[in-house]
Amino acid sequence: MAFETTTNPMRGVEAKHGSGHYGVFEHGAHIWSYQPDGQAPVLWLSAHSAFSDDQPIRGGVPVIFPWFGPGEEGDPAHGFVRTATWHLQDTKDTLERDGRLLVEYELDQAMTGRQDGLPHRYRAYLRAKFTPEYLGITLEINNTGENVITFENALHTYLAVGDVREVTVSGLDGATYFDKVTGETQTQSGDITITGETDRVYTSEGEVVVHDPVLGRTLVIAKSGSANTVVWNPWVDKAKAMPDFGDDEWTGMLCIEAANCRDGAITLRPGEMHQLRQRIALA
Ligand SMILES: O=P(O)(O)OC[C@H]1O[C@@H](O)[C@H](O)[C@@H](O)[C@@H]1O
Repeated sequence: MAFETTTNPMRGVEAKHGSGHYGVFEHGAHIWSYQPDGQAPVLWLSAHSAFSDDQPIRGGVPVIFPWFGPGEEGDPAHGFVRTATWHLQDTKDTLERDGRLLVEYELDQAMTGRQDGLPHRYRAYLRAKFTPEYLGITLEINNTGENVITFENALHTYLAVGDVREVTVSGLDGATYFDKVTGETQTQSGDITITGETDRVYTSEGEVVVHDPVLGRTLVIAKSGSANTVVWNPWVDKAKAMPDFGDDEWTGMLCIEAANCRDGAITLRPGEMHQLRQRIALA
């Protein structure tokens, strides 16, 4: 079966492959569904997410650029591209043959207008490669202007987990991290377990493995072009404080984000390009 262009709840590209499902919205070039054939959904999507042009989607893979968090300019949090309407550049559909679908979106300053937080020309390109074995995501930023630009970015991936309190995350042992909850810099010792609000920016370029005993699966999160891995779960109080996040939904998700933020911000001279990639695979 070929992919479809859909409009409900937002315009985008959607496909079924066996019992699997793939989906991207043009709003934010937002990958919101990756479910390989025969598997449970790999990406988490809040049942309380707004599907509105002026709000980000809660779940899936928000594209964060050109700043991470509040940024120097304040609003909007995590940059302006996750609520921008991207342009569908291309698709390559080999679903019938091998269960694969490639979807490419682009965005540039002509589409978003001159923004205070990034008053220079840029082109952003997002490629989602859906396969039965993995989801591959590439975010490419080109400096198409005449000024040096410095930015932060991230693929803010929300993973679906059986119960976050039972999950262990390996691959970050020995890495230093900035703990956004306490404001302290720490060094990770051993695997990560989630026992409270967790909001950490690790300095790490390596692969992370999420062991999920409740769903009985292991997810391998590989990446390149990324100096930081962000691990985020809001836990009880923060979940309650977010209108687009169900009070009890925090147990079913964990963000493992491929990022370049804080000291890891990227600087591009005119004509230069940066590629951030993340691959989420079932082990
Ligand atoms: O609510 P938002 O803007 O989508 O952000 C969610 C979270 O995103 C994480 O990446 C940040 O580290 C957290 O501090 C933040 O709370």
